[in-house]
Amino acid sequence: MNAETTLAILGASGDLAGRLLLPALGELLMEERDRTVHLIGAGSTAMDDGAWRQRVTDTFSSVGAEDALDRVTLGPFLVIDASKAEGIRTIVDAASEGPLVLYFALPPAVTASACAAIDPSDLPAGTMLALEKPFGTDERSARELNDTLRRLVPESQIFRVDHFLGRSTVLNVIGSRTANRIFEPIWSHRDIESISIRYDESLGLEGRAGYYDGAGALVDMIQSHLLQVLAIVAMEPPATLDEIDLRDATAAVLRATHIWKDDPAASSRRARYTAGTVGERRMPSYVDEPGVDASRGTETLAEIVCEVRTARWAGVPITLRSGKALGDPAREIVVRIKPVRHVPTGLTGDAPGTVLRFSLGPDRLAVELNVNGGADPFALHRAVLEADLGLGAQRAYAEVLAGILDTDPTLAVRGDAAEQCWRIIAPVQEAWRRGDVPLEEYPAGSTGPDGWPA
Ligand SMILES: O=C1O[C@H](COP(=O)(O)O)[C@@H](O)[C@H](O)[C@H]1O
Repeated sequence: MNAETTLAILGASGDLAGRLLLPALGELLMEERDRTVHLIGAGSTAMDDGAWRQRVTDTFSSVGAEDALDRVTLGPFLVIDASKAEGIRTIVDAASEGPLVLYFALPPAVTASACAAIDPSDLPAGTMLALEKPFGTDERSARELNDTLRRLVPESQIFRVDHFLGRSTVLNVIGSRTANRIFEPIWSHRDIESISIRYDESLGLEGRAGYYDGAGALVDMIQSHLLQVLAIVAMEPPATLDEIDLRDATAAVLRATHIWKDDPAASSRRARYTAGTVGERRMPSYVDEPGVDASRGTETLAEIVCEVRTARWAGVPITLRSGKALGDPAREIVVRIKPVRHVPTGLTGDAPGTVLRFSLGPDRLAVELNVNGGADPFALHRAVLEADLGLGAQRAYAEVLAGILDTDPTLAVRGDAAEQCWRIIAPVQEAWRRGDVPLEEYPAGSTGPDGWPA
């Protein structure tokens, strides 16, 4: 664990800092009682020190982390212009001894111009840069952003934050698939029929039109989080879980990932929600949400099918799907194993393939398999073995934040991987732009458009 780190949050008065980052810091400090942090807020509009203190206190209280406040040395809230080199200088001057983290909790375009404005000689040795997704807007801009960042600090000090990499269930895939002799030898096209990674949400836009309407489900969830999950599920088992081995393995599998049959029109679907009811909640049509520009045709549900073109995986469809305002939302990684080739004559009933279901909230692992017994002792039935894995989604951010404060980028997205994720989805974006894939509709609260399997 690093000695007292200065965590400077740019955009400290914004939504991301209040909703995710500060609560995650509170949770982390509650769990790791030896850890202390010097916290600096920065933003473009003034906040007096009392209001800044109150914001930190309130967010810590909201996650039951009041006791952690005494491990935060609260620095000032600095009013800066992040697009000028002086902005960062002001922060550096206010930082204490010890490592400095500049956490850009800002819209991506603002982060990119803030990073471009930094004079590298202003950064103390060891400075870490943490950025929120999306990293660029396409492969080229991601490469440019990476060049900008690497001009400032080495790759090992750049943290492209993806909180899905801190989710306990995503990390649990590594142990489940590599540390069990029943799964490790079958983890390939020989035994696995298909994989599906799905993250459906009942939440709608929640006032985020400014960002989401320009992103849509494909970029917001698939380009970023779900491709990272795919990389963990499909990577070659690394020799170690250190930052080099793990990130080499995930980057290699992303390099081999392509849209199924190179046919984005047949291998992708998109849709957006119309008015409906999710649980008790009445939701307007996506296009009637405040701030939405209907002419953009933004999708709120996206699905793509990929293939990892390696000896291990070629021929296995891997479906990634995510959407908003869905009823009965499934959030899971489903690995379908092929059925056995022959069941002894005398056993009755179907013997579908075994299914592993890693559920991403609540965090559970379920193995669905065939057993026989009951009134007819030779009748096959489905049985489910379940295990609770859970620490929950909020802990995911804390896990990623711990890595940043400890200068350990293992759970951060490496620059080349971020570029690959844009490369993978580019053919789908082009096909959608050309109008090759219709934008379907589904009522909020349903499980998606008619004809899409639930
Ligand atoms: O990054 C994002 O993730 C959330 C889903 O993750 P969760 O851990 O909050 O469930 C998604 O709602 C949001 O649109 C996306 O930007």
